[in-house]
This record gives sequence, structure tokens and C-alpha cells, in this order.
Amino acid sequence: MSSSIGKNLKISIFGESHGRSIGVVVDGLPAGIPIDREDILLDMARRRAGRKPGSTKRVEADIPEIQSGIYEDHTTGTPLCAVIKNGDPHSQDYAALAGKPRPSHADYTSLVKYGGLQDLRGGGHFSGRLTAPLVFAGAVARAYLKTQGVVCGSHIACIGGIWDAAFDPLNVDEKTLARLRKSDFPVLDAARGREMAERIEKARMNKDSLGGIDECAVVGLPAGIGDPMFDGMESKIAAILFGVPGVKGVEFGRGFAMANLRGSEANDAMEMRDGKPAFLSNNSGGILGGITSGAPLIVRTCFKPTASIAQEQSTVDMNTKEDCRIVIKGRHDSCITVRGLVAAEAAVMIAVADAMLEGSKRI
Ligand SMILES: Cc1cc2nc3c(=O)[nH]c(=O)nc-3n(C[C@H](O)[C@H](O)[C@H](O)COP(=O)(O)O)c2cc1C
Ligand SMILES: C=C(O[C@@H]1CC(C(=O)O)=C[C@@H](OP(=O)(O)O)[C@H]1O)C(=O)O
Repeated sequence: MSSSIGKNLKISIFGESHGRSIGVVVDGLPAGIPIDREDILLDMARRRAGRKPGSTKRVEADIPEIQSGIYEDHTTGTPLCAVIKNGDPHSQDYAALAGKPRPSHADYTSLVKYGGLQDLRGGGHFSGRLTAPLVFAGAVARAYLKTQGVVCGSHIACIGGIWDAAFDPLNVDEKTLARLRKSDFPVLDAARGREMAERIEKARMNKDSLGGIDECAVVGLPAGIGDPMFDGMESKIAAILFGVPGVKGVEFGRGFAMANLRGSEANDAMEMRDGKPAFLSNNSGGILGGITSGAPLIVRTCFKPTASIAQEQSTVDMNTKEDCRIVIKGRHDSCITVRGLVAAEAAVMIAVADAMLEGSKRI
């Protein structure tokens, strides 16, 4: 099933952007995970549209209504279902777009696949709105990871050519991760953050959009989590990340920059420190052979510029089979990277929790 994923922690996301509601079923959670409602709501609020730079003006409460799986603030061990209402759809914004695919949204491909039977309002099931239930599932995964001493956080690494400082890949400070989680525009260097926000506003004024990169770190992971080949940490994480709408690239550690390094520069040398193996660098991003090394896991996610821009654009009329021009009305993010960060972080936490819930491979 395309909107379901996971081996040990299974998630299944349902709904359409302008339907009655969206939601998720999370299965495979152990019983007894303490669930702090406020902490879940913090992640929901971080993703929610609003006054964040680059955000759509669509106003949704994004309060998950728990249907099952949590009792007296603990997981019960049975399937957890949460439903999130859609309260503010403006479906009339999409009426003029019927049969005229927005360039670089999923309109064309979904029309071809479903023959026009798909719900095109607000992008339907393809909408970034579906990351609200993903973020809920991620927040539950966060609660499980907390019981294991594992913490995850992110910052905006790059928007519109402006780069934030990078995480120190060997030593990601948990206090910094906590601070970033409380910020509407999480960056390590505030001045760079202001420049990014200005670029987003400039793009919006020019009826345009911007892409960007988010950097996520997972700390406290023991060495030895994950599996080789197709169930490796990179595969698991990337599989969920590429399910987030707008994601076009994922890299771990030094990622694509590794292409231009020598082995002597790229290798993460080791030494014994206080009787334990330790790394002198972390270019591998905490993963070797698909298995965690014990160094922080570092993953960067590239979001494309939002497809729905306000400029007039060329497309085709699928009904008349003629070229045409469209002007997209409605409320759109001018930079997905800002709110997408929370969805990317959720994807990483779900994948890591899935791997941690795998049984031991040794007697
Ligand atoms: C949080 C979030 C918000 C998004 N907001 C918009 C938006 O307002 N307008 C838009 O055209 N695309 C938006 N997107 C991206 C589209 O949903 C996405 O580009 C589209 O479904 C096609 O999928 P693809 O880009 O992965 O191929 C958003 C994505 C996310 C994760
Ligand atoms: C609703 C959300 O984001 C939406 C994601 C989105 C898209 O095409 O992905 C398009 C817009 O939808 P609409 O046209 O209905 O306003 C965004 O507002 C949300 O994140 O909660």
C-alpha cells in the first residue's frame, strides 16, 4: 500500500487536503510509552501553517483527535489512530484548474494515473497537508525514542543560496536541538536566518518560490542499530523522506561532497577513548554498512521550490488538448523548506524507531 510504510513500526496515512479529515494509524508501538499531549502538540504547531516565513495562509487547528491506542497518557500497545480535521479548505480556488495541471505539482501524473477520478482539490492526497498526520506519528516515535535516550532535532541548512552554520557532526548539543525545536525559523546562526527570511519574502513579492535544505541530527543512538543492504538505516530513512511531498534529495554525512574527497580525507579515523571506540570525524553521518556507528546520525533533505506560484505559467488543457496559460489562485507556501523541516524530522524519527524496534540478531 502506497501510503503505508514500516516493518516494526507501521504507519498508514489517509485523507485528502479538502476532505473531511486526514489521519494516521500507527501500529507496532510497545505498550507503556509515556505520551505527553503538550509535547505532541508542540510538533503539530511547529508544522502548522501560520505566520512563519514562507507559510500558506490556510488556517488549520491541527489538533489530533486520538481514536485509539492511548489510555491514561500511555500507549496501550494496540493500533493508535489519530484524526485531524480539515477546517479551512477553499476548494473554489481549484475549480479553474480542472484539467489544467499546475506545472510541477502532482496534478498531471495523478490525472493520468486515476483518469480524472482523483480528488484534485488542494492537491488531494498528494498535498503537503498529509504531513500533519506524519508529524503526529513522528511525535509518537519521538516519545518512544525518548525512552531509549535518543533525541532528534533539525535546522534550516540553506534557503535561496544562504547557508546556515552546520551541525558539528561529532558533537551535536542536545540543548541546541531543544532550542531549535522551540523556534518558528530554526537556524544556528540568527543573522543567516534573517537573510533567508528576507529572500523568501522577496520571492513571494515576485510571485515566486524558493527551495532549500534541512539538516537533521539524531543523537544518543547506540552503535549496531539497522541492517545491511535494503533494510539499512539510509534506505529506511530515505524511503520515508521521499514520501514527503516536495522532497527531491537526501544525503547522509558529507553526502554528495564525498565525491570530491580522498579516502584519507573522508575516512572517519578511530581511537580508544575511556576504554571505548570513538571517532575522530563523522563524515559518514553515523551510518556504516546501513548500521549505526554510535556517532550522531546526520541527514540533509532537499525540498524543491513550491510548484504553485502566482506567476502566469504555461500548461496544457487536457480536455481541449490545447496549450494554455494558467494563473494559480489560492494560498500557497512560498518556501516548503520551513514547515517541511518538521515533516522531514518526523520521517527520520519514524524510521529510526522502526529500526530500534527490530529484535536482536544474536542469541
Ligand atoms: C509542508 C508542505 C507544504 C507544502 N505546501 C505546498 C503549497 O502550498 N503549494 C504547492 O504547490 N506545493 C506545496 N507542497 C509540495 C507539494 O505538495 C508537492 O510538490 C506535490 O505534491 C508534488 O509532489 P513532489 O513535489 O514530491 O513531486 C508542500 C509540501 C509540504 C511538505
Ligand atoms: C494545508 C496545508 O498546506 C497546503 C499544502 C499544499 C500542497 O499543494 O501541498 C497546498 C496548499 O493547500 P490549499 O490550497 O488547500 O491551501 C497548502 O495550504 C498544510 O500544510 O496544512
